[in-house]
Amino acid sequence: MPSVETDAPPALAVAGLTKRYGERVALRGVGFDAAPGELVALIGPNGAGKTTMLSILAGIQPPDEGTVSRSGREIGWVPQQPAVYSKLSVAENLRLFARLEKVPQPDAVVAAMLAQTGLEDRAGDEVGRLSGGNQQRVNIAVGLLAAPPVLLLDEPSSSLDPRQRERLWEFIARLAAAGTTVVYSTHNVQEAERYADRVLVLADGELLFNGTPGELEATVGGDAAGPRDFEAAFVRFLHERGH
Ligand SMILES: Nc1ncnc2c1ncn2[C@@H]1O[C@H](COP(=O)(O)OP(=O)(O)OP(=O)(O)O)[C@@H](O)[C@H]1O
Repeated sequence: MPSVETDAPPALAVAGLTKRYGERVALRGVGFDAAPGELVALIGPNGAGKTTMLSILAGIQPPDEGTVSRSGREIGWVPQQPAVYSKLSVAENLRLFARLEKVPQPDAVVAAMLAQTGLEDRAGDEVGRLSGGNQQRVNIAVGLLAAPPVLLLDEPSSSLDPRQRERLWEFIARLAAAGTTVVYSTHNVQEAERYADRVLVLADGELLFNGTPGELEATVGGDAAGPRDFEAAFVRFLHERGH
């Protein structure tokens, strides 16, 4: 993993986020900072509050309490359910979203995005006919149109096969290495171990851990059977904290 400049001002500063849906508390005072170029994985059981948190960071819904501050103007958002039009081509989708987002010089930006996501030779293809991996690239390209300093992705790899997953993470790691802060949720904790500078563990709306994957493993230690793998450490961590 590339090292991250931790004394730079945060690209994203989140404090005291609380969200309720009626009686249900989905987030309980969650706070963390993310540095420029940092890759942050959000992991936790079903219903932990991951999507709720990402959608608040994206500005899709407001929190009941707490603040989200960011250094840049825009924030890129790649939701779990793609918002692209399956009957339009890749380039048509990108041009449409570029106009909607009032991106200056949309044609140049669309061309750059096609190159960056490796979709140049699929530009004229209907999105609905692309593979899951390529459709996910189109989603990400839409999220990146405004060149946001922070990109949020909700379970970006969940529908991809192992090879497409690998390509997706290589692409995201390159973005982060070039300075984009990336915050993503995943149920694949090995992926978080491999592709995160830092992991946030959410359970039942509470932030239980904020640190490196190695630090998470160290909090539960090994046992008589030898060192644990990261997934076992994660499960043990949740269990020790009553989840
Ligand atoms: N629109 C909503 N109305 C009512 N309750 C909601 C709403 N959205 C989420 N919740 C509840 O808030 C809690 C957090 O949900 P959220 O989808 O954020 O969790 P998650 O960690 O993303 O889950 P998963 O891993 O299953 O996707 C859950 O108890 C969920 O049922």
